[in-house]
Amino acid sequence: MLAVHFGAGNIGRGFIGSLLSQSGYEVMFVDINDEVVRLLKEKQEYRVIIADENRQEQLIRNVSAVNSQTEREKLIDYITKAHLITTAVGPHILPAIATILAEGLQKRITINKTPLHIIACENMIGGSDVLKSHVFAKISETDKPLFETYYGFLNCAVDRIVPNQKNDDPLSVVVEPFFEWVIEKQNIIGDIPPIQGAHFVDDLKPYIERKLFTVNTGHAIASYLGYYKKWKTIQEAMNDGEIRSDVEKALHESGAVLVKKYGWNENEHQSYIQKIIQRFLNPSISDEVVRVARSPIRKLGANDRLVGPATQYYDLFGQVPLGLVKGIAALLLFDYENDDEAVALQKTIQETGVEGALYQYSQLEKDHPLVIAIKDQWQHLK
Ligand SMILES: NC(=O)c1ccc[n+]([C@@H]2O[C@H](COP(=O)([O-])OP(=O)(O)OC[C@H]3O[C@@H](n4cnc5c(N)ncnc54)[C@H](O)[C@@H]3O)[C@@H](O)[C@H]2O)c1
Ligand SMILES: O=P(O)(O)OC[C@@H](O)[C@@H](O)[C@H](O)[C@H](O)CO
Repeated sequence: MLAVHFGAGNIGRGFIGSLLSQSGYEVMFVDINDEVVRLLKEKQEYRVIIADENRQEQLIRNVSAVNSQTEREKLIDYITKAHLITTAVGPHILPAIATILAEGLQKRITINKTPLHIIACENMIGGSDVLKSHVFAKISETDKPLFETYYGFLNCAVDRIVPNQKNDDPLSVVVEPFFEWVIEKQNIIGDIPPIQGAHFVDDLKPYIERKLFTVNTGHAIASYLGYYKKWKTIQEAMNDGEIRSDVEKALHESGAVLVKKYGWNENEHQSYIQKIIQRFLNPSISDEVVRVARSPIRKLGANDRLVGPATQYYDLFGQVPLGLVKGIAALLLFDYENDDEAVALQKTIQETGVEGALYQYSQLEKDHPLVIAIKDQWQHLK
């Protein structure tokens, strides 16, 4: 069985590629990083190191790689033969990979009429739907029904903290012990080959919202407040009592939304929150705040980890969630110059104010009570 996986980065090697290899797939990574591609081709294996007191190592075998910029024909050939396609490139890269993916899928339909599943493993709601829409924008009207017949785009939620790597061996990846991969069954065509450790569900919405609005909400708030207070890592930020209590406050707010929407048991959700906080505090991992804070414009999105739960909280309870508001205000102060989105965001704020930025990136009207509260908090922190 062949799996073609786009993105041989942290989560690609540290999670998706390793689970697929352990499930018996030959994993063909696709990347544009020449060095990683070269090393994967040469070594055909790499190590995953579990970040806990035992530092157990897993050898991930039966892997190789292809460069999507310089080896297009080879990649198209792999797509025609693949039994599964996955991605972990980042939401902003999905449009870029859609072109070659569409080309490969078009060729495949002429020579291989077996169903194929495509799973975008990105931190976003409906990632595979988004990838599908980019792919469908590249194909003819006549191909669309064929694509619907043979290609199942499955939404999923992926959870494992994989920090930026600083290892002597450039292919090895240090990962936290915890992982969760939840895949929606809805668009499965026929059967899907087993994936060890993945969990298939009928309706992904509660799972992706629970993950994005807890793990990623808490993470984002720790990172933006951590950056504001000049902490370098998430662990340092979470050991700052004030930040930890701000994170907990925001997670109680997003948790109140989830418990109300999905009728969950409140105590169980509180223990989920506490487990997440312990994961952030893992002393065996060093996770830089600027990694977790990356792409602040994406993270300001109306349905993303901060504004998503904040607007839902306001709509459900008629009150402004002050923990989430503080996190959003701290995001608006994230001026890290090596992050293009942080630079663009600061420019937008200079030109159009906080209200302009929240209108442009979060679709919040200028007189929305959340905007007024975020601006107050931003001025207070500034
Ligand atoms: N790291 C984590 O803890 C984590 C956990 C869950 C989900 N995710 C999600 O996984 C995705 C990837 O995150 P990451 O942390 O692994 O990032 P990363 O930067 O480590 O990896 C991304 C990889 O994609 C490659 N890439 C960029 N453009 C490409 C292109 N056009 N074609 C092929 N490859 C390309 C990059 O070279 C890089 O190797 C994101 O959506 C992220 O939100 C990350
Ligand atoms: O990947 P992002 O930029 O959406 O978010 C940064 C982190 O919160 C994220 O990568 C987490 O480590 C991950 O989602 C844990 O499962």
